[in-house]
Amino acid sequence: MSSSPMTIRAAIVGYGNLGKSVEKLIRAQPDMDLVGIFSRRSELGTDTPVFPAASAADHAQDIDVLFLCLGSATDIPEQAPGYARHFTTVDTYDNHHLIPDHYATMDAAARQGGNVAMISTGWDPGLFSLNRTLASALFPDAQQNTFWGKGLSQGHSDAVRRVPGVRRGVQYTIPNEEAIVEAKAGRGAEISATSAHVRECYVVADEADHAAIREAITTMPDYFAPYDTTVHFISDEVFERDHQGMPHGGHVVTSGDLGGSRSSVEFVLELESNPDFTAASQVAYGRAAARLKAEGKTGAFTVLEVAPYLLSPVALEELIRRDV
Ligand SMILES: NC(=O)C1=CN([C@@H]2O[C@H](COP(=O)(O)OP(=O)(O)OC[C@H]3O[C@@H](n4cnc5c(N)ncnc54)[C@H](OP(=O)(O)O)[C@@H]3O)[C@@H](O)[C@H]2O)C=CC1
Ligand SMILES: N[C@@H](CCCC(=O)C(=O)O)C(=O)O
Repeated sequence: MSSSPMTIRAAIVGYGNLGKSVEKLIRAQPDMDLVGIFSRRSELGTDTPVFPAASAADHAQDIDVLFLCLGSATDIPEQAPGYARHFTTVDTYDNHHLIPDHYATMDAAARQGGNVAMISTGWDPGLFSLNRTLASALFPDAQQNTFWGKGLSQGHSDAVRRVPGVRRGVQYTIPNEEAIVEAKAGRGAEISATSAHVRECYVVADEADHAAIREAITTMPDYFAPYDTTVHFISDEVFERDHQGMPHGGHVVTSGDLGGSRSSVEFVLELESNPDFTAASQVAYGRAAARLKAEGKTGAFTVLEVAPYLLSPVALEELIRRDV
């Protein structure tokens, strides 16, 4: 099947780190026009048209795909199904434990509206998910480990900032380097995500709130409770000086026996900017979402269900000639 050329009318909801990167990258696509940004705030300091988030449904006829650049901790569970009833959406929802629930909720909402909901794009979930499935399918008994960092997790940072009293906050994910070496050598069977990473949070807050904030973060299900998590309280000046960059990256390491020989597969990301790379994945999957919708598909899709050629602005015939 050929990917039909179409100009995709795109819009963004939520203008934080991710939203700004998506705005920049939509502008760089040959087949996308940016219609506007929906926000809960009125002043965003951009020349893209800004509309109130509450009025989004009024613009549904003008938009082929809506990029949900909202936080995963609270925004996506509360707001994403509402958007999916009116728009074909693409999100980067990253609470792995709750993705099956999110899939079911978005599937029902998207079907109700006759739309496509592309969920949990980005890199993890997203491109790492794809590589976990692809690599593990190659081995009868795969040994697989995922490592993140060292880097700034936007999802965990968003979760920190949602804790009452937190004025500014970031979270760094730090992997155990010895565990990465062990996994690459095929000795990762005993290594779990929680044993192989620690989480360091840097927070600006009033001193009176410190104890409650530390307790709320370290006991937060999914994001922090299962991990060795440390919370550091710092001043605005130190936050401003030391915590502005957002690099990240990681590895998916898979190995196994293939009837007497051992092989290993590794997918590695080194990201100078987590939001820029996450946006790159989200925008490509947004293209796929718009194309699936144009083909008459409805309901929720994960990255596992999307044919790769749908991500590319290049025609399938050219991709077969160039890349296969
Ligand atoms: N799957 C993956 O690989 C990845 C997923 N992500 C996901 O992306 C999500 C969003 O991350 P990120 O963009 O860093 O989060 P931000 O905290 O920067 O933005 C989240 C929302 O907060 C609001 N906001 C942003 N800045 C301000 C401000 N100054 N004042 C008030 N409100 C503000 C915006 O909504 P509004 O404009 O309506 O105010 C925005 O949509 C994360 O929760 C994470 O789950 C991120 C990286 C990788
Ligand atoms: N979802 C992450 C990207 C994957 C890295 C990760 O999960 C982590 O650092 O814990 C993010 O929001 O930055």
